[in-house]
Amino acid sequence: MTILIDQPDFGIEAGFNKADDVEKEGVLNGGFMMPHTNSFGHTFRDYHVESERQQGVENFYRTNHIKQTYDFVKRMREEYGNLDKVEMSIWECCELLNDVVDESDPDLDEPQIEHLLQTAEAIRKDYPDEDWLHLTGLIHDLGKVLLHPSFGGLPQWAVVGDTYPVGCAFDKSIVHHKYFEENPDYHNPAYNTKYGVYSEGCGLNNVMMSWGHDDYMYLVAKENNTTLPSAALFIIRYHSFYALHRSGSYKQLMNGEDVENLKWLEIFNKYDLYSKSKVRIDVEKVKPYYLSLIEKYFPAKLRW
Ligand SMILES: O[C@H]1[C@H](O)[C@@H](O)[C@H](O)[C@@H](O)[C@H]1O
Ligand SMILES: [Fe+2]
Ligand SMILES: [Fe+2]
Repeated sequence: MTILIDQPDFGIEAGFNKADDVEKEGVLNGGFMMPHTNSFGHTFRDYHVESERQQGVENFYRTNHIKQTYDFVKRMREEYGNLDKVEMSIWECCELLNDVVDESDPDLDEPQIEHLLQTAEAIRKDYPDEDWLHLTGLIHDLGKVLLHPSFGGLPQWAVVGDTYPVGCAFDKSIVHHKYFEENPDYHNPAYNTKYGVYSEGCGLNNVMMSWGHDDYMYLVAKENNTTLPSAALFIIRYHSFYALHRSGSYKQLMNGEDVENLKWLEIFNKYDLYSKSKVRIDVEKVKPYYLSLIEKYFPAKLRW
């Protein structure tokens, strides 16, 4: 499915610096205020700032980069692809997520449901007619439920953080790249070249991504026959793939459909990242709207 869109010109990366458009709180983009700093007073996604929280984030990436191997991802896809762990609705999963903490995120320490609603509501304000994109905002991080004890309580390094392909060379643009040197695949000639086990233009659908909440939630949505458009599934599946959507690495693996879908992911990412704040959403107030979207695009109960 091809969706034609007008690409809004997003300030920060587009080198936007017109003095009268830059408010002291941030960069105004359409109706959406992109703040300069996160709620800890640092710039967003600064992985090198000195802080206690950052030390934890770096430790997280060290373990993640050492343990995410091609074989590991294959095993996880087999184990979780069966969707035989739990039966529950989308909203029940949103509520379960409140029990989990994401240790990889330098910008957020609010309960996860706040992040889901902040993302969805920020999109809703700027794209009132794209209800599928509001729902995508709400569900994009639900795969973090893999951390929950009822799913076997997977460790953080196997659930959260940025994602990247395995089976080919780890790109330098990946956060804390140096820790890949201790990953066995780094030294394996089958997996450490530009294309590795893939070929030019093979399509991201044929690429194995490091295992985590993106790929898992993509599987859950697809296997439970969601009627969301393919752009929504693409956003869910690759929203943590910053090496692609922020740095432009790995483009050689994309096909034509990926190129189209990437436009929506680039839009989505601004809301996912810059809506992280201390401003709480009134859950009870917006709940009926999101329940109606869930009913439109998903069955009442899903297999997880
Ligand atoms: O720490 C964050 C967090 O885990 C997000 O959910 C993920 O999508 C981002 O890529 C990652 O940087
Ligand atoms: Fe995420
Ligand atoms: Fe998110």
